[in-house]
Amino acid sequence: MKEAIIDKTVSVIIRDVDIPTPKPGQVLIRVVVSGTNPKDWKVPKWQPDTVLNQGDDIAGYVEAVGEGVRNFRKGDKVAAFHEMLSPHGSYAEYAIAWEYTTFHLTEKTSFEEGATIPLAAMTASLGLYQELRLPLPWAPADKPTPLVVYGGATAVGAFAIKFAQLSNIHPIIAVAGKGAPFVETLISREKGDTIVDYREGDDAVRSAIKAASKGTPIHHAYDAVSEKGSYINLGAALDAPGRITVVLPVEADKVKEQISIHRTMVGTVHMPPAEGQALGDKEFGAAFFPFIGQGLAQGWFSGHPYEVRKGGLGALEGALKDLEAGKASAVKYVVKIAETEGHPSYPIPIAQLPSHVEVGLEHATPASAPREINNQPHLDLLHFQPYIPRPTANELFEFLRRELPFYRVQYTARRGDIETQINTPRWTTVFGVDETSTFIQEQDHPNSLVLVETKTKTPTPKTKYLCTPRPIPACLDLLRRHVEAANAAANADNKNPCYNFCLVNYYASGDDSIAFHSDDERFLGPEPNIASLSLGGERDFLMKHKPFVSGGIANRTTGGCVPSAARAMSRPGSTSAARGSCTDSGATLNTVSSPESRPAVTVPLQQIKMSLGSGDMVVMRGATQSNWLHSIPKRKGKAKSTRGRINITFRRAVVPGGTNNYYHYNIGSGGMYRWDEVAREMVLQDSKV
Ligand SMILES: O=C(O)CCC(=O)C(=O)O
Ligand SMILES: [Fe+2]
Repeated sequence: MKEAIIDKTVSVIIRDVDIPTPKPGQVLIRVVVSGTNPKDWKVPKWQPDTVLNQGDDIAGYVEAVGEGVRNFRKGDKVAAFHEMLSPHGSYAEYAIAWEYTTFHLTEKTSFEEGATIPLAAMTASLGLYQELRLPLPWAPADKPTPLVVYGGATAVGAFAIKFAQLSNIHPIIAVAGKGAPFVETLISREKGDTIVDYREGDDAVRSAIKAASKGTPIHHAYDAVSEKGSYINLGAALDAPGRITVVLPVEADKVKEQISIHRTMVGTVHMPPAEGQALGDKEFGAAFFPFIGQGLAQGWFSGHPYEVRKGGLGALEGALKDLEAGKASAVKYVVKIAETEGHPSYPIPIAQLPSHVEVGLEHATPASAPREINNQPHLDLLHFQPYIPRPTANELFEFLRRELPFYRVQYTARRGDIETQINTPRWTTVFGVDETSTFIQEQDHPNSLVLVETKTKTPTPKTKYLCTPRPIPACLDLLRRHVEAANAAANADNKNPCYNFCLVNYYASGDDSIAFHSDDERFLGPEPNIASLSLGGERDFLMKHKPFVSGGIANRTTGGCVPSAARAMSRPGSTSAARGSCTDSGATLNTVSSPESRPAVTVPLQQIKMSLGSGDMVVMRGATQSNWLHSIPKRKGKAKSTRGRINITFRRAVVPGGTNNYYHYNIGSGGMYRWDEVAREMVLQDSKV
């Protein structure tokens, strides 16, 4: 099964592991939806050696039960709190939970809603009842009991408010910021509840809290934030003797003595009671989880608002990084495991595009009509400026840089007896397979693609390729379809180019480049149509006509101007066939004579220089590739430090040699790199993938 582990850079690595077996007292759950929690990015950072499946909020179906389990059986719909920092968490196809932290879900509760509950609702109830010792819902308060909930829109804070309501604890003084409209839906103004905006500043927050209780002393506070001085404000606003419960370690001596600070640690539901006590938080949890289940079934309890992050386990990294960046307000991110783009040939799952980017592509491309450029011999270009609206293109750039696996390929080029070690001067990756093979969806497994022979639909033998072809992931495939349609619309014959390959280049700075080359590789067939899309930072794109051989122009019939390896080359002019004009940077250079039958004419040829911005697309068609070279030159001096740029080319390969070639020169045999948002650079991944 697939399982996601999180490392200290909050990078998510997906690996294949065995399905675990439940021990006595444990339940094995097929995870349908997993929740996420701030601790899932915090723990890997605080404990760099802990590289674990951090998911603790499980919603799914019971698959198997361990010895002695009485309340659950296979097929039950459940939610459960996984034992934190133990193996087999919810970021996987199957997870393990103890029976006593598992509860039933009815048809009424969706898996998404169920997955928002376990860790956060238990943290809220433990804090309120075990730490603050407030009245339980079945013996509710019978006198005004002011309670401050700091961070009322967080999942823990919102659940604390819900439980306080059940316990008739009022007035509830909720401290919130932009989540205030959501908190408004949880409180009862008619019972004196109110909201205090923490953005007004510390002094204002303290006096607003005091004022909100209308003279009744405030002895209790739930601090669901426990950061940035929240508990100090509470300490100042509470009346002695007071109790504050916090969810993170704090400096208790910053609060006056008569106010005691009590740490709520939800992990205690999996621990034996404190010394000298027969019962403790474990028993509280065992009683409270089924109580929550009952509340859901009967409608007096509900989960937290959620956002499904698209792409299953592949969406986790983005979700956790957004949590880290504080982007989630009044929402819990959840992932649907079945959305994990699970192809065995992917080293990591690749997330699906956020829906607003998808919509942007759907409705706003092409963002402008293409300009045809065919004013020079053998030149046939379409230039969309832009093809994707710039804001969408920029989002797509960020997304692809974050989600795709990249490689820095090294290879040996041989010319005669001389071998040269080449370091490809940019990051590359590739997806697709030539037209003799096809990825088809396996029946009943919408996420599983198998490679078959296009003609016979029989499985492609393992020996057919020197590489393991990777299907074009959904996020790029969507783009492929749009680009094909735009192309068809612009082609005189309306012919759809039907790309089967997607090559991606990432140029981190002006030092990254691609030398003059042409893409008239034999395995693309004659007159290949190549669509080339630019995202992110602007770079110059140069084109110049190929040099001549005696009697005409160099073209593919003379053996191909540039061997296919050339696009991976480090320096201009390093291929034999491209020698000569490839090192030439003159503006007006060669002349072209018409081949064979036509009388010789001489046409001055201009080197072309286009500045490609985010969202721009150039489609190279017809005779372009066999007659023209193109390059992205290095940038020198100040211009060197540029915003990174991604280039995507869509192509169609017709024979297996194309597949071998593209994987060899764009993935190679070295390690995989991933973009690190904090270091702002590509980082080599530890695991061999
Ligand atoms: O980055 C670009 O715009 C060009 C890339 C290119 O020519 C190639 O990958 O073959
Ligand atoms: Fe190219």
